[in-house]
Amino acid sequence: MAANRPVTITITGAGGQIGYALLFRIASGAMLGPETPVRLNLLEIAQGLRSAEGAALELQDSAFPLLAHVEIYDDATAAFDGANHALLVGARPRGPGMERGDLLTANGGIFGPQGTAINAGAADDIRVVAVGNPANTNALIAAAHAPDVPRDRFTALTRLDHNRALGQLAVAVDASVGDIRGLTIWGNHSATQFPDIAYATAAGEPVPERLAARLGGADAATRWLTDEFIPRVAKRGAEIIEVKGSSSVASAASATIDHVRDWVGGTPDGWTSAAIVSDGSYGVPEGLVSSFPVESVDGSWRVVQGLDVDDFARGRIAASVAELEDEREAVRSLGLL
Ligand SMILES: NC(=O)c1ccc[n+]([C@@H]2O[C@H](COP(=O)([O-])OP(=O)(O)OC[C@H]3O[C@@H](n4cnc5c(N)ncnc54)[C@H](O)[C@@H]3O)[C@@H](O)[C@H]2O)c1
Ligand SMILES: O=C(O)C[C@H](O)C(=O)O
Repeated sequence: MAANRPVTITITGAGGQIGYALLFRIASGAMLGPETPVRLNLLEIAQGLRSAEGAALELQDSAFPLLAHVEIYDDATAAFDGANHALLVGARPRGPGMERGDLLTANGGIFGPQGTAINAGAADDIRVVAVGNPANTNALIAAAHAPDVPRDRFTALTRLDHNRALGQLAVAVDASVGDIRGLTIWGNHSATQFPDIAYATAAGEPVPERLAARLGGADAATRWLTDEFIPRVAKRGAEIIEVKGSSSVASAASATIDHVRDWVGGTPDGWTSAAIVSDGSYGVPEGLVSSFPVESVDGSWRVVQGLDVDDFARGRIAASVAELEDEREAVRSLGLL
């Protein structure tokens, strides 16, 4: 029996692919737990409304005990009114041969008005995650339009990259994903991101040592990291598009659930990765939305401090941060910031 008051979750692009994969898991309790009823506000534009309506019918037919209410909106101000969570998914996906940054012009304009609507009427404890691409810079745009909402409530999804890295590492070191700790995605949700295993452990054993043992030495492990692991994780989105013909859906929804669940519920198993508004940690310019190693403490993301970052890592982080700065300049020049 649910014990808590219903929590309101606004999902943009709810009639799209990721929206469809998200709604049923949220309603089942996978995101906020078995004690928390949810009210779902589905925001769409005209062409997605029928699809959102169909999803709402199916939600009703699923008889989820935790689902308190579903409402469909085509107006952002109404959709975010009273929202405790905003999952900003609605945006165009990229196609084959495109980089996510190519979507800035098409999608950037969506996130300013949504930031304004969040500022106008969302609940005091609003937590926002941008999923629509380019996710980091879209979160930056939304935050810039919500001056009354604390910066630390705006985030972008890099948990999918984190989960992808876990999946690749688990195979490489023959471990279960659940036994791997201390992995970090730094920077942008793009091909420049830096999946960093320097502090990773598998069942308590340092991953760099385990890789060296399995691959025949430290040099071979370094080659595997630079030539296979890092590009495979960073370009996994493109690999999915090439193989499947469209961008990731269920894994993106699952990562979004993981992100919000850990943000609210904590990270007892150690740090994860999320793109948050930089406070200047690790030399990332203040205000950029960049991925860091993060723990959730009392419902807030905190950057894990004190990690030694070697020259190789520093260079990789700097390259991704430079791309974020370029994206910020691009949206400034488009008048979106
Ligand atoms: N950050 C990540 O890890 C990650 C992973 C996968 C996909 N994505 C991105 O998520 C986005 C959505 O992907 P999808 O596969 O669900 O796409 P989709 O085309 O299936 O769905 C997008 C939906 O958004 C709706 N929409 C467009 N503009 C809107 C607006 N202003 N307000 C509300 N809804 C709006 C569309 O009508 C559509 O129904 C894409 O930008 C994609 O690149 C991000
Ligand atoms: O790669 C894409 O365009 C979609 C998404 O960002 C992904 O990482 O799968």
